[in-house]
Amino acid sequence: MRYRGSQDFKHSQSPRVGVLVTNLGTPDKPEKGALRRYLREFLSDPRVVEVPRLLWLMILHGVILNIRPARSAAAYRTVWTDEGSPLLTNTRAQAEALQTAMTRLHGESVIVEYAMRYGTRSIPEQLQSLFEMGTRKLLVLPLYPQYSGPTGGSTFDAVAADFQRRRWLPDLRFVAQYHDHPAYIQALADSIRAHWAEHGRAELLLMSYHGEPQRYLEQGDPYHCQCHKTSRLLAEALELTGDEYQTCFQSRFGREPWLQPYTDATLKALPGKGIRSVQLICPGFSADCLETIEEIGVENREYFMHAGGERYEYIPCLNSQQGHIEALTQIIEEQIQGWLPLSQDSDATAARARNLGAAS
Ligand SMILES: C=CC1=C(C)c2cc3[nH]c(cc4nc(cc5[nH]c(cc1n2)c(C)c5CCC(=O)O)C(CCC(=O)O)=C4C)c(C)c3C=C
Ligand SMILES: [Fe+2]
Ligand SMILES: [Fe+2]
Repeated sequence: MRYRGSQDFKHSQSPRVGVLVTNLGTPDKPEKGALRRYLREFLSDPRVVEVPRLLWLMILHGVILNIRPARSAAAYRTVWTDEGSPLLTNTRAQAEALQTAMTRLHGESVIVEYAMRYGTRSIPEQLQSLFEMGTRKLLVLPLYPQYSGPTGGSTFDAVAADFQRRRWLPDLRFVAQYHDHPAYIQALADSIRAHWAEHGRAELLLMSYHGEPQRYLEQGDPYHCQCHKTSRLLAEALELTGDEYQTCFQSRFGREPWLQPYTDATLKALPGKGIRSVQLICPGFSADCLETIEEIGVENREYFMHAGGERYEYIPCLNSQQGHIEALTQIIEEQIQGWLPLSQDSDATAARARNLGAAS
């Protein structure tokens, strides 16, 4: 084991609370080579694909990395903007808005950075930067409302792997999930109500979440249950009856069964059941990305319209909307409250505590 030495914390910096918000990661360019690098790192993570290692590496390198990069690159090109991949630009905007909120509340005491689990802007790189800016107390907030092994679990692994190389660890808090946090549910409900105020209501509100293999649920992953709880709480906040909303799962990858019902199959079947107008929201994605903009915004719209649907509206992710930033600020505040105000010099505090003890 090689531990890093004195560059862990800058002793000269005044101590701060560091907040690291993270998301999945995205390719650097919508091109085959960049997709290959990104998918190789992502799909090699044993938290993401739980298949015996040797077998999986053969499939990954023999088949998937030869076929998927070109196909995925073409899909990414349809959502790419002048600033880059939407997942990256949306996450950056969230981090900037959160920094503004933290500065308003705590001055210079709290710094916010953002990192990606895979690809550019890695977790170790941003942790290093937070430590160099004086972080002694660290809050990690993966921007996945529902916990799953492939997302929150994998993010924790990356933080832990970085810590294994450090001598001096900060105090650490990790938000594994906020799927039922009242402020998050309210932000989602407000966004839907705002959409209704402008466009009116459809017959059905479809809540679509990223899927994962059914097997993970059977082995104890709480993701499926947390998605359903988010849906139920959101429906309650909107006063929807059971037939006015439905939960479904998108973005299936590979051949084994994933969480069901599948979003695409659901949309193909709805017109046949007499439902011709739907609104979709993705309460498991904090930021719009390929999987929402292209898969929900374009691909699934076509399935629904071809099956006889008449009206299809995608309600965007909360991204850096004010209500979302307020909800995330509240989640952060609940975690860091006991850490503030920070003492400028913890040795001095300890000495003061000793003196107080001696005086009494
Ligand atoms: C291979 C298995 C996959 C699992 C398990 C998985 C879980 C999972 N993913 C998200 C969130 C996102 N996934 C995104 C893209 C994406 N996901 C997979 C595969 C699995 N995801 C692939 C192969 C891809 C790449 C895109 C493609 O080639 O089609 C994204 C978007 C990234 C972007 O750059 O826009 C997000 C976000 C969650 C929440 C989740 C857990 C249940
Ligand atoms: Fe995914
Ligand atoms: Fe997809």
